[in-house]
Amino acid sequence: MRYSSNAPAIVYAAPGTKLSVLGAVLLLIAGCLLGIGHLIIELFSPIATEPSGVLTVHGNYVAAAIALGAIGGIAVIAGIAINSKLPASKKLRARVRAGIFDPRFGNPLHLRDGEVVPRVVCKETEAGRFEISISTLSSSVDEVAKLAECISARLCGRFSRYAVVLTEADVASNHVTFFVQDVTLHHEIEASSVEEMSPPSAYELRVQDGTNIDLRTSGSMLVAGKTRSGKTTGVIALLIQALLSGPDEYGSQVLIIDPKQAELSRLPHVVSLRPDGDAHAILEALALFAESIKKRQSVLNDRSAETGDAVHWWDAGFHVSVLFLDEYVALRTMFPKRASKEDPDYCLATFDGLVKRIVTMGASAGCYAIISIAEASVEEGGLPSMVRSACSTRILFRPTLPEARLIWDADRLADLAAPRTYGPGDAWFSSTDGVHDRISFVHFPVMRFRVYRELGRLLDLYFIK
Ligand SMILES: Nc1ncnc2c1ncn2[C@@H]1O[C@H](COP(=O)(O)OP(=O)(O)OP(=O)(O)O)[C@@H](O)[C@H]1O
Repeated sequence: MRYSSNAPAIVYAAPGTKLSVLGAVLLLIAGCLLGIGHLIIELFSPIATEPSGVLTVHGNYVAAAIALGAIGGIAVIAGIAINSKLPASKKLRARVRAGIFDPRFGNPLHLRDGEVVPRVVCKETEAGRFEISISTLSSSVDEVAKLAECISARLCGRFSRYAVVLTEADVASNHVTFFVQDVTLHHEIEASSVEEMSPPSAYELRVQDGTNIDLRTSGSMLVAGKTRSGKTTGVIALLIQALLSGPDEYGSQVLIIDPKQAELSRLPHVVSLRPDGDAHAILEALALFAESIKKRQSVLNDRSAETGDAVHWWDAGFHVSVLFLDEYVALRTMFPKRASKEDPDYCLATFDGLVKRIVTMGASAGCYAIISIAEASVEEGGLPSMVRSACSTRILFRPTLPEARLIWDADRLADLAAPRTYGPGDAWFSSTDGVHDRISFVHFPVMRFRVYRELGRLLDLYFIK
C-alpha cells in the first residue's frame, strides 16, 4: 500500500468499519432511488398517457432500492458483527495505522506521496499486553522509534488504559517493536499470610502473577533502589520463599548479612557488624557459604559420575541456598583495603574474592547471592563490574533512567519508553531465563502480615530443622 496525502480516513479503517460504511452508502443510494421512484409517480402519473409505463418505471426504482437497501443493511450488520468479533490486536492495529498514516493526524513519519507505507503487525502476547511491530521500510529506525508518543496518543477509547512501555529495534534494524500494556492491570501478589508466599517449585521464586525467577536458567541477583523504594521488602519476599522451601540435607542456607544494624540485624541468625564496626563474623559466614558451594557441587559431581549424565541441583533434591548481602557497597567500605600482618585475611580482597566465588560458582550448586545496593548511582569502583556482569537477574526499584544505566547496558535502555512515576514495590526487572531477558515492569508482592516477625520465625524454624 502506498501513502497518499489525500487519502480519505476510511482507507485506514478496520475491515468491519469499511463494510459498514459501504452498507451505509448503499442504504443512502436505496433511499435516493425510493425518493426518485416516488417523484416519478407524483410528477408523471397525472400527465402520462400510458400510466402503466410510469408504474413500471416506479416499480423498477422501488425494486432496485429494495435490493440495494437489503444489501446495504446486510453490509452494515455484517460490518458491526465483524468489528465486534475482531480480535483486540486487529482493532489496535487499525487504530495505530490510522494514527501514523492518516494525513489528518499529521504524517509523523514524513512519508511522501507514492511511498510504500511501513508494515504494521500487532499481536496480543498475553492478557493486557500487545506487541506492535512497524517495519523500517520507508523511514529510519530512529524515526520509527519516535512514534511511541504518537501511538500512545492514539490509545484512547477502549485502549485508554494502555501505554507504550518499551520500544525496541531488532538487531538487523528491519523493524521497531512497541510494547503496549494495560498500565492499570495489577499482577501483584497480595499475601495475607506467610503461607501464601510459598514458591511455585524448588527452582522458582515468585515476583508477581505470571513472573517468576527461574533459578535453573539464571544466576545471582542484583537489587538496587533508593531508600524507601521497597527494596528490602522485595528481597524479603524472595527470602521468605527460600525459607518456606526449608533446608535440604546438603548444607543449604539462608544467610542474611546486614551491615546497617537496622531491623534485619535484630532477627535471629542474621550476621551483622559488631558494635565497634568489626566485620570478622561477616567474612566467616561468607567463607562457610562459599565452602557449602564446594560440598554441594561435589555431591552433584559424584551423582553425575554415578549416572553418567549431568545431575542438576533441582533434580538431586537440593533446595535453594541464598545469601543476602544488604547494602553491598557500604559493606565493602567496612573492610580495610590492606590487611595487617597479624590478620592477613581480614581485608577487602578476601571479601571480594569470596563474593566472586559465590556469584560465579554458586548457581550450579543451587546457591545464589542477592546483592543489594542502596542507590544505583554508586560511584565507579563501588560496584565491581564483575558483580554487575555475574548477576544475571537485575532488579531496580522505583527506577529512573540514570540509575538504570548503571545496572543495564545503555543499548538495552535506549528504547525504554518514558518512565512513569513509580511507587514503593514497583521495579524494572530482567533475568537471563529466556523469558525475562527484556527489561520489564513488575510490582513486588504486597505482604499483609507482620513481615519481620514472620521472617524471624521462619529463620528460627529453618535453622532448628
Ligand atoms: N511491594 C510493595 N508494595 C507496596 N508498598 C511497598 C512494597 N514494598 C514496600 N512498600 C512500602 O514501602 C516502604 C519502604 O519499603 P522498604 O523498607 O522495603 O524500602 P527500602 O528501599 O528497603 O528502604 P530502606 O533502604 O530505607 O530500608 C514500606 O514501609 C512499605 O510501606
